[in-house]
Amino acid sequence: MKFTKASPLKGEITIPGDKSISHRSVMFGSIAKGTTEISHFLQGADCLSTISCFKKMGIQIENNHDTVIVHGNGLRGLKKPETILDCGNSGTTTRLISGLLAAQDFDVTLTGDESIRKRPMKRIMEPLSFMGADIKSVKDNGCAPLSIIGKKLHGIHYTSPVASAQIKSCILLAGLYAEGETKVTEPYVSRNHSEIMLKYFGANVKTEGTTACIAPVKELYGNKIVVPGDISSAAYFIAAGLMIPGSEILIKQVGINPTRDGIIHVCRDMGADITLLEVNTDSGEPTADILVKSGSLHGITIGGAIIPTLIDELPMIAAMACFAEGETMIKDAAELKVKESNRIEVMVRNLSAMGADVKETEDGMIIRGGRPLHGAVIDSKLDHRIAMTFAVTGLCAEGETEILGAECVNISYPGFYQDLERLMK
Ligand SMILES: O=C(O)C1=C[C@@H](OP(=O)(O)O)[C@@H](O)[C@H](O)C1
Ligand SMILES: C=C(OP(=O)(O)O)C(=O)O
Repeated sequence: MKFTKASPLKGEITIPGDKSISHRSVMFGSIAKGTTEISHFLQGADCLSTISCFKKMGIQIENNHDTVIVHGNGLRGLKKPETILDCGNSGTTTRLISGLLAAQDFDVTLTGDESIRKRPMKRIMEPLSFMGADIKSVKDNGCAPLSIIGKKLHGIHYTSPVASAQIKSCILLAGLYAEGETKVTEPYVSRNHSEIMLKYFGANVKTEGTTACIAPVKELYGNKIVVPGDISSAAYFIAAGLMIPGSEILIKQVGINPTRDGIIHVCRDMGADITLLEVNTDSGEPTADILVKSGSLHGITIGGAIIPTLIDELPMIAAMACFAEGETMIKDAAELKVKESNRIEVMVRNLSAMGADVKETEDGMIIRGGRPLHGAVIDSKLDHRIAMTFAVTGLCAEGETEILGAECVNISYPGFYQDLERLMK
């Protein structure tokens, strides 16, 4: 797919549902009693992988596109799947489901695509083993395929070396079935969608600072869920609105949970004109319409506690920094190396190919903004965040940018290119 310099982007856009919340609504709905009706469900390939795994474990799920209805079977209602569970490209599916499976009364093997089979799983295997789980990497390389034999688990207090909602959620889900209390402490607070939704379904979950705590209950109870727009997907339109001169975009009903809203803080610190309208805090997951107007930006340092709140947006933020005056430093972001691709290496290589002044560091990158970018051939490495980042960057560069593997945006944002094109008219 090819991109050239765009005229101002104008108009309104509604972003597809949040990926993290969509996954959890199917998972928790499946182990709850009763029906969970999910509206604005993300029909991305990752969330469809989650649906397919739970269908294989005997859960009846009706997918009517915008609405998904999960007929939960209760905490002990999952059945042994007849085949291997395929988590596709989804780290969230693989890691969260492992926590659940560790405590069932059957054994199972799960795997995923080439990218998933390279992503680190020791980070969940270790704490689950401390709880009494039997979980092994089939090839003994710390990656999927994973073989899990369900066991009786006991609670632990785990101190995680990384702030990761996937690690935290995996342990909390195992803790839902374990004897006693299970606690996870992280260096910084990661996204808290599991805690919010589990509590909403009747789980005994508490949080204090960077510690989340769960104690077993008899059952969870399904409930209605309205999934907010995904701020990680909105990020591409926030950036396009800021980077393309003369643009003004209203992004409707985006989730602005404080554990996810780092991009708004960073853009404002860079001098961006961003207004939150129609802020709604009625449910546990607050939403707002985000109004973005183009303008000049300046470089900043991004690191520490804000990193987990914008981890998936960092590729787009790095590209945006090329259009800001002065230096932007991204640090404490080594987690970027273990996503769908090594996002530090892939960003530095591709931004450099477009003429940017960018240097890789051990835990991030340093970008000196202000150099005009030119088009280039971009290998997305089949990483959806990389493809979307360079589609937007291509709209701000001289000449033509070609994205290889552009169709991978289907993982988290089917219809992304059509939505972008609509705002260009
Ligand atoms: O829990 C989740 O839904 C997610 C957590 C994050 O991963 P980590 O927990 O590995 O940081 C994020 O990058 C991913 O896109 C979704
Ligand atoms: C890292 C991501 O997802 P996951 O870990 O679920 O594959 C992402 O969507 O950017």
